[in-house]
Amino acid sequence: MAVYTQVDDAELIAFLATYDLGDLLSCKGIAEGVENSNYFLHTSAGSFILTLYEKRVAESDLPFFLGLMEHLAAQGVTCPQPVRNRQGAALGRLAGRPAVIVTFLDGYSVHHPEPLHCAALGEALARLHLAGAGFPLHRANALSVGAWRPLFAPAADRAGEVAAGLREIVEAQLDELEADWPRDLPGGVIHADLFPDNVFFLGERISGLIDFYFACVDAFAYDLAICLNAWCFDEQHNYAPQKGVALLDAYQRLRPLTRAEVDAFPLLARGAATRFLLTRYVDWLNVPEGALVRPKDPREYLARLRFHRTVSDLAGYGLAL
Ligand SMILES: Nc1ncnc2c1ncn2[C@@H]1O[C@H](COP(=O)(O)OP(=O)(O)O)[C@@H](O)[C@H]1O
Ligand SMILES: N[C@@H](CCOP(=O)(O)O)C(=O)O
Repeated sequence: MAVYTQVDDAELIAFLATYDLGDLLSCKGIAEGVENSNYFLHTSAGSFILTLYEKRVAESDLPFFLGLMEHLAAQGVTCPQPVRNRQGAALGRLAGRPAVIVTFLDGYSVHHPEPLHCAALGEALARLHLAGAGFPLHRANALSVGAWRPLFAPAADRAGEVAAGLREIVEAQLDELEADWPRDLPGGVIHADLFPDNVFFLGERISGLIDFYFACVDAFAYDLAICLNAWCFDEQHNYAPQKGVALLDAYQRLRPLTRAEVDAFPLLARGAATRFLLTRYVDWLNVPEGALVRPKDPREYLARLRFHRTVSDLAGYGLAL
């Protein structure tokens, strides 16, 4: 459960009194997520999500995230909408943290995605990339290649506690990624964390996307590589080509990859695996005392990284070249 910051009842009632959301009926910590503190908020006006932003979210980035959710919704992408208080502000403070109330989305996340879910995701991701055009704010990717070594270096000595060979593979990978990372691929607004828990389905259709708190401006194909890592491996962390092909084909029906993106894809996939391996590794070693959180296993991404190191082109992911 991700609740790092506990909210005191009296403080919550006072916070809620600044909104037109009626009376508090219940507020429960949410048993999912790892980044922020989230609560299901039920008031006499309906259901909402209360988020208190934690360590990885810079307060100065919140206008980008909140504005992006409004921009995307205006372009037809279903995502949570920030609720404004009586002063017209979406961003407030609660329990000493920046806090926002957003609308509740119906739907459920799929824990074991099948190819049909990957295809739906590919289409939704391409729509998201196209819908981001015209969003006026900019946020660089704070967790791109330049951030990975500084993340790993202070914790490198403990890598052996998590997996044999982890330190060696990460260090070799960082050398390659830093030398070869492409800088001029087509880009725009990307989600950057579109894992299955951030995509809601109703039946076979996507009902909405959540958790835009890593969104930034970066290469579109990198976002696709993140999704391939998160959606297209089986329970044993083996690559599942039917899922990968379903994702990549559905994406390309709306936004075909350029030659440069195709060529860079295996490297981007290694980069995406490295990025999640590293944040999981650091979080695994540093669970805050008293926090209700289930840290995610970094070894799942070590297995993915090992697979990507065997791939040199899209044929390695099952696509006909
Ligand atoms: N707008 C929303 N509507 C419905 N459920 C939500 C919404 N936002 C978050 N949730 C629930 O809260 C969980 C954690 O949210 P998430 O944004 O992924 O947290 P974190 O940023 O901590 O990873 C989600 O898995 C989902 O169950
Ligand atoms: N998706 C990341 C962790 C970020 O958590 P989320 O709940 O915001 O998706 C991972 O799996 O490592």
